[in-house]
Amino acid sequence: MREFILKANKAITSGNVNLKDLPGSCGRLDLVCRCISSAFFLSHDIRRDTVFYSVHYGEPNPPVALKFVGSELKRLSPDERSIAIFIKKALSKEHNSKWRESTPGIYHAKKDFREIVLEKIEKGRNVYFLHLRGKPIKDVINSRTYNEIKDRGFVFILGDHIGLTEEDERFLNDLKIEKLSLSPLELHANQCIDIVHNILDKLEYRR
Ligand SMILES: C[S@@+](CC[C@H](N)C(=O)[O-])C[C@H]1O[C@@H](n2cnc3c(N)ncnc32)[C@H](O)[C@@H]1O
Repeated sequence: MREFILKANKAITSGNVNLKDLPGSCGRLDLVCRCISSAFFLSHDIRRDTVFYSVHYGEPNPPVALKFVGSELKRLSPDERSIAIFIKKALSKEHNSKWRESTPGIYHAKKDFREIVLEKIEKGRNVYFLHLRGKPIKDVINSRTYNEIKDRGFVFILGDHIGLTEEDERFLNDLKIEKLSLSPLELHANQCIDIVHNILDKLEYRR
């Protein structure tokens, strides 16, 4: 299982999504949609072993968490607008502390970033924070270690255009969550997801 947790600092938290202005009035919802596209879409297929969380901290009612479950998704297509329509539906619902399904495979809840991270630690997942100045990923997840750790599943935490706050970074640090770097260059969040999938695909299929 591969899971991604995106902290979307400015992403809108109501159903008042203007599909013609995802970057502006929706708080970089375009970025969230691109991450979802990278998390799930293959050419003519969907990655069913992937779960993606976006935790929205924008106006008017933060936080709101969305969960996308690859094995259950239906009718979603890779373009930003199509994904934004499903997000709008989920954000239009009333949220409480339990996950509730909005459309197949898409869930919403009143949960914050830290609660979701703690859930993954409690489940014993291999949890990592993707960070420009982390340890090179290949020093930690490689052909030697992959088979030993893969059954626990992988969770990758990443930031949006703003990144994580200092308090969030301290929170992850206190939990001893390792920082992994994918490149010497600063990448977009969706590019990070593409690279992580590619590294894990090569380890999984030994190619
Ligand atoms: C556009 S970057 C964030 C830039 C933001 N100014 C910051 O300081 O975090 C989006 C996210 O992608 C991830 N990221 C970007 N470049 C990375 C790299 N070279 N290695 C690992 N993760 C990276 C980080 O999680 C980052 O928060």
